[in-house]
Amino acid sequence: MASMSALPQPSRPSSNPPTSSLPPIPNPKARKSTPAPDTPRAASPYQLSKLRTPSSPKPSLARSPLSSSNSTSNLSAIRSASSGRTPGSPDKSLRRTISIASFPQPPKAASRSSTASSVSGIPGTVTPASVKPKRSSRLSTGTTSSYRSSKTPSLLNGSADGNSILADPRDLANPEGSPSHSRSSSAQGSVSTSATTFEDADDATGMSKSNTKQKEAKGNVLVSVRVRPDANGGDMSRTQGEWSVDGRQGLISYRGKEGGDYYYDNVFTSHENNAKVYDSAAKRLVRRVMEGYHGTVFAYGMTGTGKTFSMQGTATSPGVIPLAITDIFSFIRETPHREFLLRVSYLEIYNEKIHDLLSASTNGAGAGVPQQEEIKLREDSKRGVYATPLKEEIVQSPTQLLRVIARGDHARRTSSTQFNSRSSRSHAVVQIVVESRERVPAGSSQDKRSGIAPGGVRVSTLSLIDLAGSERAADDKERRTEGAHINKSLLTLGNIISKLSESKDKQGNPTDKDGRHLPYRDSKLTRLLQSALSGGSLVSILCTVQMVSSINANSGETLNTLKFAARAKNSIVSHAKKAEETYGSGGGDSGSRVLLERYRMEIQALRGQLDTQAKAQAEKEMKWDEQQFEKEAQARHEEQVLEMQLARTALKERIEHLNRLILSSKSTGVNSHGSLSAAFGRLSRMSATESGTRSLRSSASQSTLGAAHSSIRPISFMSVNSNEPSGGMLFPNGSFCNDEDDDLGEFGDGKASLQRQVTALQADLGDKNRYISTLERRLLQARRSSHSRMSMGVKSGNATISEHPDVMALVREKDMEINELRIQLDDKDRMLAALRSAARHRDLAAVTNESQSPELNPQAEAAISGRNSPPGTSGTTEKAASPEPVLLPTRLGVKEEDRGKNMDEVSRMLDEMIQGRVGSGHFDKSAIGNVHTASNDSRRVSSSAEVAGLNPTPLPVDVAGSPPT
Ligand SMILES: Nc1ncnc2c1ncn2[C@@H]1O[C@H](COP(=O)(O)OP(=O)(O)OP(=O)(O)O)[C@@H](O)[C@H]1O
Repeated sequence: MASMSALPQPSRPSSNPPTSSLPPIPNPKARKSTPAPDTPRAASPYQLSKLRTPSSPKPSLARSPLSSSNSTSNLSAIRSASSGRTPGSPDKSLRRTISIASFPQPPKAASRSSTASSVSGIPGTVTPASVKPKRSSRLSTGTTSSYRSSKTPSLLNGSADGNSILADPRDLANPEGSPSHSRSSSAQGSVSTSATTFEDADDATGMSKSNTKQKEAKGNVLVSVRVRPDANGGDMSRTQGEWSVDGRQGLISYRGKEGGDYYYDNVFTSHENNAKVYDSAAKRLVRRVMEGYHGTVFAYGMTGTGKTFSMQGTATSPGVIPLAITDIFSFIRETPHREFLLRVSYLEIYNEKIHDLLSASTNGAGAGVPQQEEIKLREDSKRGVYATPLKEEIVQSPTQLLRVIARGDHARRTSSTQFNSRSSRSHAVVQIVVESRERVPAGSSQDKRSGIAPGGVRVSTLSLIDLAGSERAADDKERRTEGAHINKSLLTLGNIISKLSESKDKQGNPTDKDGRHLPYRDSKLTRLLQSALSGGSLVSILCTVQMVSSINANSGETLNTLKFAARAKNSIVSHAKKAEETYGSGGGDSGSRVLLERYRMEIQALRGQLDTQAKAQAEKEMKWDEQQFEKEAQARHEEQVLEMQLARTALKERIEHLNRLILSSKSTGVNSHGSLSAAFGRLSRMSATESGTRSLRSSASQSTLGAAHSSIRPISFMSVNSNEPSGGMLFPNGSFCNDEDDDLGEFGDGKASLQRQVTALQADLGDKNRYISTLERRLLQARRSSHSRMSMGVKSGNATISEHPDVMALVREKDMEINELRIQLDDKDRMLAALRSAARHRDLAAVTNESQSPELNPQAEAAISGRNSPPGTSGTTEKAASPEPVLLPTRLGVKEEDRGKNMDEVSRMLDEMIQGRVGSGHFDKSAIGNVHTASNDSRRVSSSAEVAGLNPTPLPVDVAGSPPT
């Protein structure tokens, strides 16, 4: 059996369809070959058939559809074809130079032509007078003749029961059986085809109802016999020795030993070309497959009789496979309401082993060497028997599909045998899986994004099988081994077919006469064909024979083939049903087989993944934003807390400092001259007048200030009413004494006044400490609430941004409060410094007076002694008894003026401090008695700066502004 060398071999496998014509294939013979037998080639009928017969018309380029092609490869192919080609036996070199593009493509426009007109021109079947047709034949309309056997109804010839398989409405709509798109045949057999071509005599004429029951009984197997041209180019449609062929009646008669008449659905004479064979034997089946039925076409016959020629054809006369491919895609184009997915696999059974021809690697010599991995056969309730693992390629165009098949064919094993120089040594199975589903209608309300159609996916399979030829024992050992396997599998096939009609078990399954099930497992071939043979699919069997004279020993083989065909026709009862639509979600292999559905689910899954990723990304970005915001807030908080801590530390140090001051004041005592009272009187006055200007302070701050004011207020009130300093008395140490202070009881008492003020300051400091703690707590609360608000904001989307200003405002408010506190602290510091300074001046003055002339100043002495004496004792009594101011001794007159100045200066400084003139600076320690402001010092330093000019021994100030302990 010749290989599919007619199909061009792609230079390199490609899954993408070519956009232009392919270059000619240099040598398609690069296959695994076995040594040619010594038999002279001329002895082969194949070789003989290469001779051009006088009647064979020369290829006409002008009339050939190929001539309209711009493809240079086509032209070269035609040139090659025109050089000594025998139509009946195409030249191998011609096959090599034909590109895939030269295969017929579906017509783009409707072109009615006289389909298979060449067939009609074939001389009519000569029926020997002695042989009577056993049935009435019907001629189809037009020039396309096709005979059907009323005894062998079939869906494929349109004669099957309409209940089991519905006829295509288009067929019914076109009873002429000659649609607008039809195949045209040229003289040399090049054709164009279209899926709309129908040459169904039964559709055209309508089957007689009397045949319906027979159709039901016989099912859907279509059996055709093709007679190969004589090796000498003789006309085999006529009587040839003991043989006679009647193509019109589908009759082959043999008048030799075991002779008889054999009727078939189709009998193709040697003049009928591949297009005719395809149209009559396979076209309808292919359409049925596209509609959802499983279909199997296989060629059976002795080696060299034209199985491969019929299945694969040549470049100028494409066979069943390329024509089926063309029709498949035409059907897809003509069925826009459905979407299709095609995938193809190609295997061979060689020496009872299955090989994947599409997975075959190519060795350096270019010969295809199938992979050694053995393919196993498995069975599935829905899918039937199938080979696995098998490579399936998804194809999107006829050219791509042809390329894939050509690639597999390249890897198929062929050898030269006695009868065929390129005999196929294996059974080759091309499987095209067709998936289809309803397309989503435009404007449909369903999910356009996923494209989910309401219906499920329909899966059907078209199996195109080129069997290896049966042969007699060969001389070569390898050929003998191959032949043994081939013959065994074909024998098993024959046995099964012959047993199919014999008996059935209770379930109706065919059994042999002993009740055993049919031996499908006896060979890989029958196992693979099990579904088809047992009626699971539509079947079309093409048997090829060669009529020879009785002298030729092949008569027996031809007879065997005819008997096989006849048995098959009578035995195989198909009950093929349209494949159910699958939804893919169902488990199991059948579900996973539905690629369309699987892809849809994959697309959905991928979309889901994309959505998830997008969400995750968005969340990530939001988290990142949140983290950034939190970081910023954290940084701000840390800053604030740090400032708070610093402020608190400073305050604590102040408190400690004040405490020490109070202790020292207590230990040293306070004089009764009221100098500090006067100073505080001034301070209080200023505070009272200034209070209105401190509007910037917060209410909380005001409250604490209020406490300070209230503690100071009595003093200031008294001071205002005392009209000092006119009524006051200056002490030699620069302090002054107001008489009215003494008159006013304990308020007039310097010690008591000082103690009150210190107590008030302490209370104020305590308040401020508490207030700072409160502020800290509030800050912490604000921080927590801002965090929670932020997290809530993350959940609620844009709310975060809108709430953010509140937090910022709160933080700003707290900042302001802290600043206010600092200002207050500064004020207190200054006041304390002034107090301390005044106290020291007073003490100093007292000590000086005591050391110089205590006797000259009895009042002073009394004052000093009174300071240490309990209230109501002599000091107070004496002072109260002395209405006039105490006159200082003359020798002290010079210093009195200075002391007065000092006191004035103290008062002035206190006033300035209170008025805030030194609010932003600090006192220069070096300028004793003068106040300088340092513009660039920090507030903290200034707040802790000592009133150095008022302090004879100023305390050093550290960076943090805290005085040394
Ligand atoms: N109908 C036909 N018209 C013209 N040539 C034919 C026809 N049938 C077969 N041939 C030629 O006969 C030769 C053998 O044909 P083919 O290889 O198809 O036989 P086969 O049955 O496949 O043999 P095998 O089983 O050994 O592979 C080929 O050269 C082919 O071109």
